Amino acid sequence: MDHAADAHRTDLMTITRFVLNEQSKYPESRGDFTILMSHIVLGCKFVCSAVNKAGLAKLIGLAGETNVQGEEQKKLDVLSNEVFIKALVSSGRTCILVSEEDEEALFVEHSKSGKYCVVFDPLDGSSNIDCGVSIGTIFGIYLIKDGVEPTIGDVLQPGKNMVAAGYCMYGSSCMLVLSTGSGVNGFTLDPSLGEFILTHPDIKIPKKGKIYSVNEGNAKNWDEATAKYVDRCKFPEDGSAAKSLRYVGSMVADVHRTLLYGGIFLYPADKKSPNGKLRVLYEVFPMSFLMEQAGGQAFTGKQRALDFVPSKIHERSPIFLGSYDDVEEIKELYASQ
Ligand SMILES: O=P(O)(O)OC[C@H]1O[C@](O)(COP(=O)(O)O)[C@@H](O)[C@@H]1O
Ligand SMILES: [Mg+2]
Ligand SMILES: [Mg+2]
Repeated sequence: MDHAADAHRTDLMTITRFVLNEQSKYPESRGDFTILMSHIVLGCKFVCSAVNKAGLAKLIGLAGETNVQGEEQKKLDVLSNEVFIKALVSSGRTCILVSEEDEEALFVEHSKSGKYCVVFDPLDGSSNIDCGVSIGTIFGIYLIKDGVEPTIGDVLQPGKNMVAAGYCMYGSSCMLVLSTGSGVNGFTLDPSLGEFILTHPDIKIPKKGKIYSVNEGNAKNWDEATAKYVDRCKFPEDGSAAKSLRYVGSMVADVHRTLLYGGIFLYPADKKSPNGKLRVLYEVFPMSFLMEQAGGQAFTGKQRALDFVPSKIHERSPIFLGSYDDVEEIKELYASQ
């Protein structure tokens, strides 16, 4: 790092400064959310560092491989889960944690308990780990009522009740995208500083996009509305240009591209999976929250995604999210079905 050339950068908007600025808008705030976020950020940096070394796992003894001493190492998704659980519990600001990796919700012991519930997918897109393709962490945050013992009902709430949501993408750069309910902001990790810097302020998704993103391998099992919509993407009835297909197979990467470039991401129901594949609490809700905050829409095939009320922590739902006009079109198809 050229310290002289970089000296002027000390006034950059780091994520810590950003969250502190947000906090200053609420004079009654005691900084609990800021502390919670700093622990989430630490977890993201830790997982980013492990992901960056994943290809070297065999040589240096990292996640999912047997190291040179012949010891079994933890898989990256198991490791990421432990990283976030430790970071969240040690923040002293959480009371319930729901992770994709754990069957049951974790109730934080009283001495370390706080008022936030965090639902998270510690490593999303895990099938892409071994080929070095973008993966991520997704999180959503609920707040319990003051002075009331937390119960599982505090997380079985519609996504619109989240106080914040975000994801961190471990891609060609490491990006953390966050909404606290007043817009969406993107921060890129500067590896030499070890800080997330605000690089994408106030992200707005284009009103209409040129890309659709779906696993077309499931097409034979789709319902009529999804099949018709995807057909229209390829052969638009109004004579406009066909949309391009992009599908990474990591929700974080597919949603990130959709957010920045516009278009639509679909994981519909099909005959084999009547509720789709993606999990409501820690995949569908956080991404739907971000989409709406960026000016887009998110729809389950039946209703606004953020109005859905989950009845169990690992519940699944079909999801269609992205640019306002593109989602509007599929809503119309479902309404006429
Ligand atoms: O392989 P498919 O069926 O297209 O599913 C892809 C979807 O599955 C997921 O990988 C599920 O996430 P996990 O890796 O956290 O289980 C999403 O990231 C992605 O959108
Ligand atoms: Mg996932
Ligand atoms: Mg996962």
